Amino acid sequence: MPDCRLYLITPPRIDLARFPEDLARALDAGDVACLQLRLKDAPPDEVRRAIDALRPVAQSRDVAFLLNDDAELAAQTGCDGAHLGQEDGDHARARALLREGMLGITCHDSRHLAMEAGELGADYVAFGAFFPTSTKDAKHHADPEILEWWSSLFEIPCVAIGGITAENCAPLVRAGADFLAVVGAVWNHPEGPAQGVLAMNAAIAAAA
Ligand SMILES: Cc1ncc(COP(=O)(O)OP(=O)(O)O)c(N)n1
Ligand SMILES: Cc1nc(C(=O)O)sc1CCOP(=O)(O)O
Ligand SMILES: [Mg+2]
Repeated sequence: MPDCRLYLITPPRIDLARFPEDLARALDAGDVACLQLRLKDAPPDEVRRAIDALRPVAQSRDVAFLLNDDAELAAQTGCDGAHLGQEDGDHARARALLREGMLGITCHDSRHLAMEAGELGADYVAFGAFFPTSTKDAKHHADPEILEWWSSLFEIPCVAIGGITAENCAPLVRAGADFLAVVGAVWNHPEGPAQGVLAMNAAIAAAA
């Protein structure tokens, strides 16, 4: 297995009547280290329903299930952890709430934010956006050099995110990314999400 692995994030909107099956097929297609549930505009009860439906799909396949934005809800609902941005509440409080659970923190293109995240006990730091993305209005641009710098100095894993595809990911793998986080490369793959997972796995293996 390559050192770098795929970190899958859900599409921004999902239909719970069919998405659990789509997700199962994608996860069964290849290697996925973790799944982040990211439903930015959904009300809390919808997020809870999505957690209930999707958490078992991921965890039964040994894929860690992380919740975006809300460490408290993650801790209450049996998620394996949470991913928080710089505006998603108090990171130290989240660290305490999650106990042994995983905490990932967005650090944009900032060495300073990444060192702060590491000091407070983040399980990974995330840098991005590395490429243009249509999934969100990314305000920061990161260069692969920050992955080289981080991985040469620190043991805490780093995640690369933002516009990553099978075609453009090689420099990020070579720069030391431990995980590549993607939305569009899998869910918008022209041959479907299972092929998207396989294409990312193959590209990571070829770059490593
Ligand atoms: C793995 C990973 N990295 C970065 C982000 C972005 O988090 P954030 O800056 O809080 O932005 P939103 O995702 O909340 O729009 C992420 N979700 N996952
Ligand atoms: C959720 C998210 N955060 C980013 C950041 O730069 O922090 S970029 C991004 C979108 C990732 O989706 P795609 O793989 O489709 O580009
Ligand atoms: Mg956030």
